[in-house]
Amino acid sequence: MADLSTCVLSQEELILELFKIQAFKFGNFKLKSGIFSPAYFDLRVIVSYPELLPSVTGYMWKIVEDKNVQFDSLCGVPYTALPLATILSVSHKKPMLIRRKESKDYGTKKIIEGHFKPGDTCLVIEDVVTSGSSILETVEELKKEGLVVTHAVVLLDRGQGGHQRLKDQGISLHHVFTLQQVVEVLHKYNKLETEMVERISLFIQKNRFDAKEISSSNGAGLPPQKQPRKMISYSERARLCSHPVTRKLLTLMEEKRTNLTVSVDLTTAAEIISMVDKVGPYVCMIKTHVDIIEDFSQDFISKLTDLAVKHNFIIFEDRKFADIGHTVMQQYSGGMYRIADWANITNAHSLPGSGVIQGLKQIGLPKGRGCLLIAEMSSSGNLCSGDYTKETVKIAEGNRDFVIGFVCQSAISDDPEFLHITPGVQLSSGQDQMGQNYVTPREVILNHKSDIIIVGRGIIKAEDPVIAAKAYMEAGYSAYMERMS
Ligand SMILES: O=c1ccn([C@@H]2O[C@H](COP(=O)(O)O)[C@@H](O)[C@H]2O)c(=O)[nH]1
Repeated sequence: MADLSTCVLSQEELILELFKIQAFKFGNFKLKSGIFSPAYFDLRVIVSYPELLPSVTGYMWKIVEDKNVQFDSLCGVPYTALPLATILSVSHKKPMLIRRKESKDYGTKKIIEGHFKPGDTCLVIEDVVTSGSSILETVEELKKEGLVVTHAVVLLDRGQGGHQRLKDQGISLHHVFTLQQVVEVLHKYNKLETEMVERISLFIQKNRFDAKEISSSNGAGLPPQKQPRKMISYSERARLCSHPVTRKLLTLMEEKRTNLTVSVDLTTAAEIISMVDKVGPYVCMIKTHVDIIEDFSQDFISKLTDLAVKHNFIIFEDRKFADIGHTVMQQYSGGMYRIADWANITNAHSLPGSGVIQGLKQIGLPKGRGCLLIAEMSSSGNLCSGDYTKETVKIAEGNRDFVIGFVCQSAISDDPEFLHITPGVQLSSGQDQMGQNYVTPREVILNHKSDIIIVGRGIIKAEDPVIAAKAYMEAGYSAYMERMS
């Protein structure tokens, strides 16, 4: 039998092994608090790797010894820490207590199982700490039984304020690793790119849990940004996002101080190019409907893409794909428009199910393109609402590598990586003769918490489109500034 009381691997080796078994995951993960994190630690898999357990528990015990922590019994926070607590108990001959998550509705109905006396001291064992809420839940139950808890040992402290919060409750938290240390080791051994290291460091900085804020909330705890996407600036979100188009778009929005997209719904190439050159300085995106252009040509595309460089904007072809995966692949890559070759962003209805995204992704992903899902519409009587919208968000969440956000009427996801882009915008609210509904830029950005306004006729049919574009740009961006203040 392996010696369970010693560390078999060095700390760096243990981090690399935990990475190998996918206990450390990098991408975009929803935490218990509801916020999204670029890093996630999932130690549940450890039970399948008995050869790693002695190192994990060995380092936890080393801390107990180094800090000279004295206790009568130990208790793991259910469930992941239970095997860790069991190994520590057996190898160091310390009695263990088990905290049930729910009491049984028969027998003794106990929450804390095991033998103890009121006044006994108990050491709490946990796998990972973010806000400290899970440890505090266990401590509360132990205290109800008269046990005294002043120390907790954790394998990974995410460094987001849990340490201070526990300290405020009289509990000293001792960790084996911090998330920052883990990230540095993985970077040193080329397992993590510099960009991800920066994203994680920024995330830790921006998402520290404030003890006072948590104690006045629901116990799960909320980070400083209670509404993550809505309250983070465009430039900060750019740094949090992994998709290159989202990063570029959010960065240029802050640089150009605009959240305006102009929908250039004109029907000749010359008219469109002339309009784009005029409004280009005031927009973050130009939206097209190429299938309404009478004289579409590759020359039009090269002029449009040149203007995108000249004025620094993103091109969004509002194609609204809505067919099976195989067909949309052909529609996106081929035909006379070859949309995937020049549009940074296109969009799709979620109506056909996730197959539409699978098809588009096969073409768009290798080209670094992004896709928006149409989750809501601005037209009266449209069917995109309720469960349809919720399912659309789920499809997006399952395809984060390609889906970068939504065409919608108001915020439908708190994930800072997802853009919310809203059409049906004019300087005064109202309706056109065919049921298109309009709301103001302020309403969209400030009240509906969207990111970007789409304006078509309000600008292209204005007497002076440049003056109109400036007015919309000013209205949209000042609403964003107001939201941030
Ligand atoms: O729900 C939706 C989705 C897309 N659109 C498109 O946006 C513009 C709006 O033009 P306006 O002239 O400002 O009404 C247009 O290209 C639509 O196809 C939308 O309006 N609503």
